[in-house]
Amino acid sequence: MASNRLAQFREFGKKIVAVGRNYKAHAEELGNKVPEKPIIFTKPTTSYLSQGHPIKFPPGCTDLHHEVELGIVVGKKGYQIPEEKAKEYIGGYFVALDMTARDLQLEAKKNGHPWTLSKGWDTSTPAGEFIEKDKITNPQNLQIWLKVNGEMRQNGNTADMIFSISYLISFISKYMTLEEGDVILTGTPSGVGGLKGGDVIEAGIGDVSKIKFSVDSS
Ligand SMILES: CC(=O)CC(=O)C(=O)O
Ligand SMILES: [Mg+2]
Repeated sequence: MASNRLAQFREFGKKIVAVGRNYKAHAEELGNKVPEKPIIFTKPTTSYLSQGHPIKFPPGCTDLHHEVELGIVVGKKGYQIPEEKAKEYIGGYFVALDMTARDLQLEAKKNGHPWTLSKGWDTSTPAGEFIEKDKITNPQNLQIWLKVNGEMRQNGNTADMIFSISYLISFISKYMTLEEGDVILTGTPSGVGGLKGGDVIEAGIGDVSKIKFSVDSS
């Protein structure tokens, strides 16, 4: 993938595939069981937000949560990719927020309904710049952190993922073709929490890439 601009993966991106509860401490902090196989959901590409634009509360939400995640950008098309070949399909990385309307999600969970609206409204996937694959030697040993108004809220390491990036690529592609520009959000570490209008979120992967977004106060 030649360009390092966010626009590149938005343009090519066919889908955003996200993983839930991929860190034990996060599953436990919300009182959920640690999964035995990956929990997969999708988000629309209209949910992408680039820096300089505010995150909006979706209608009916009063409990908006931050979730910082390592995003994988798929570099080439593949179906039923063996785990040992999965790394060849990584095109690059980015810092992502899987913004979640926790109250809407809890209501959906209670009723056995999908999470789509609680995870997929416009502005629910703030994303940083594309990071070339070669800039990261070991994606399974990266600090992943998030601050709100300067206070550290999430501070994890991708070494603590329950399902590795290679396993996830192989697992997801058993069911659906992955295409160049698709992205995989690999789940959030513990420390998720509520936000209010005017809050400023900073997040990053070690010192490799950093993002900054504000929450709409109108
Ligand atoms: C409970 C969740 O919202 C799951 C999720 O998105 C995660 O990253 O974990
Ligand atoms: Mg998430």
